[in-house]
Amino acid sequence: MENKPPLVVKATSRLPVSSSLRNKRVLNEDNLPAIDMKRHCESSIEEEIIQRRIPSSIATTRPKALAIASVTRSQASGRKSMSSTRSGFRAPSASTRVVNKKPTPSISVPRTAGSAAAVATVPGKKRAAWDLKGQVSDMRDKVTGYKDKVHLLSSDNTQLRRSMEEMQRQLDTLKVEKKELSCRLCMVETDMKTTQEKLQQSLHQATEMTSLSTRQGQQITDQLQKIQALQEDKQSLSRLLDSTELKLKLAEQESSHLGDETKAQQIQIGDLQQEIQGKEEKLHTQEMERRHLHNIIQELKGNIRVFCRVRPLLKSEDQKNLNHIHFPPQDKKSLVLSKTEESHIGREKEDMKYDFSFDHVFPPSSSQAEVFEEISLLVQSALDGYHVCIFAYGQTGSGKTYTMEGPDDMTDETIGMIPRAVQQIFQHAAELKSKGWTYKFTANFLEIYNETLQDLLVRRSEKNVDYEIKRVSATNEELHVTNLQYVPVASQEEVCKLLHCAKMNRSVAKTTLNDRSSRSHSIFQLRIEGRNETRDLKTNAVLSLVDLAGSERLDKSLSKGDRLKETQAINSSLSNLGLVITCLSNKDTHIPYRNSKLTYLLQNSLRGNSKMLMFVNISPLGENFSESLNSLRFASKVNECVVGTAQVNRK
Ligand SMILES: Nc1ncnc2c1ncn2[C@@H]1O[C@H](COP(=O)(O)OP(=O)(O)OP(=O)(O)O)[C@@H](O)[C@H]1O
Repeated sequence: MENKPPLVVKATSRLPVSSSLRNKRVLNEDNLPAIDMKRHCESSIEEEIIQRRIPSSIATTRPKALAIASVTRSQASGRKSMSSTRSGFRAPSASTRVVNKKPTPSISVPRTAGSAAAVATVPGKKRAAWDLKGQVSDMRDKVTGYKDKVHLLSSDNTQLRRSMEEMQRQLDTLKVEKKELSCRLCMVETDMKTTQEKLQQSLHQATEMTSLSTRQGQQITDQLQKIQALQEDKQSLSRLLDSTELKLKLAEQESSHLGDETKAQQIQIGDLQQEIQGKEEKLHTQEMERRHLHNIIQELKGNIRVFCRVRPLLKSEDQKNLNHIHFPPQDKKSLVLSKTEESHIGREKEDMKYDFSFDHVFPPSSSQAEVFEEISLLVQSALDGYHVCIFAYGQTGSGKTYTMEGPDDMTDETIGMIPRAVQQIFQHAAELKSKGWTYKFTANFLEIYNETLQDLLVRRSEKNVDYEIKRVSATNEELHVTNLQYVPVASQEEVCKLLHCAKMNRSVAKTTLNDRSSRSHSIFQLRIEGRNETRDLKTNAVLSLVDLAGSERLDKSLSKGDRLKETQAINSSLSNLGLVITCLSNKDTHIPYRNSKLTYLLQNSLRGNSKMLMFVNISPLGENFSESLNSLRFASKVNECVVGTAQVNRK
């Protein structure tokens, strides 16, 4: 862009002009010659320019003297300044241009005719009034200057317009560029925002990733520690494995060695098994033979056997009373009762002797073990499948309970036949297991008191039930008692508990003969069911161990009332027992089992196909002589009976 040329004020001619002429010129421009008109036109243009460029307010503020001086200096410099302007014109800077757009306050030019008046007032430089030529010449110079100036200004103006247009174009271009740049700026800002958001997200993600990374780092550390521990474990395990493999190899070697040995032993075992089988067969044959022989012996002895046992004197009893019982030496089967009695004539005294012979006679010194030894074979028969019945008969206080159960303060030596029989049965049953026999045992314990049955395994308060003896079925002769407790037992201890329970519940009545006299028949029964699976054999037998009630006579017991009734019932059942045995011996068609509960209950054990043993217990006291005699006589009758041949209950 080109610089705007500085404003130059044209001074009027220095020639003196008369006021009239000046007025004329001012007032009537139409009268001026053509040249003046031209000057006037130029002057008007100049003023126009000045008016446009210089605000009137500034012009009015300048002092006249300064204005004149300025004009004078301009006039003096005249063409020089113009030419310098023309030649030395420099393009001003942008800022200069902006400043120059405003009117320059340094020039003060009066409007219209003011300028001429100012020139006329300059002292000493006015041409003489007469010097018209000079004045014209000055005027011409002045006009020429103005023309140059006009020309110069118009060219400046043209340049400025061009510059302006150029500037406008540039401005437009810049605006377009600005718009584009704004658009780009907007896009960049949008991009920047998006990028910032992404950056925020990335930062957030980075934070999360960092924490995740930290956690994972911790996990990795933990895992590494675990791996290290596992590696250590692995190492120790591999060492263990190595040693185990070594051991395994050794064991395998040993195993193969043992395998050979095992094969040889298996062959040997096979041979031995065959041998065992042969021996088992032989053993079984022998066992069966033993049972057969045993039975023959029992038969030879008789199916009803009687053992007599005389109890010792008690500490409280008089020792003199032992003279009436004699035990023939070297004879374990005889017993003699002797008594000095008056003869039938009544003048002489006779020694009366009563000899008795039984299967065995046990003197007072006999121990429980010695007694049991004699009945153990009979007990064994129960395991072999024979019904076995063992009675204890005798007067009250003769030692029946002692023999069958033992004393109240029992010891291993003093335990009675029932616990010993149970002990033997369980022992033999265990031994027979190796021969293929298995056994099932069921126990019951009852008493017959005044011809009524009572369960000794149930407490008295629970005894309000009826017990009836019934056959199992019409085809089966086996008997059972309704409501009676049949307790499965598997050991001697279990049976002993039942015996103790029964002892507690047993009906005990005081009599004049014995403080603890039992007034009832007590019957312990053990049902023994044997089974041999391999040989398909079954046995079923009942071992009955009976402690009969006291057999004393009525007059001696001095029984009255209830006691009398008890005694009568007892004696009735005992005499009926004797009757049944006699009938069996006589092979009567009718056997009066039903006459008493005792014989009815024990009928299967009294028949010819079972084995029976009776203990006749005798008191050593002389005062009990007649009772002892009665008991021995009863026992002798029983002993004389040959009931029949026992048969095994085998299926
Ligand atoms: N062999 C014996 N050795 C030691 N004492 C015995 C023997 N036999 C019996 N006695 C004792 O004699 C007393 C009477 O015996 P036990 O009670 O057994 O007679 P019992 O015949 O059962 O009488 P009851 O018919 O009244 O029951 C008891 O004190 C008992 O301990």
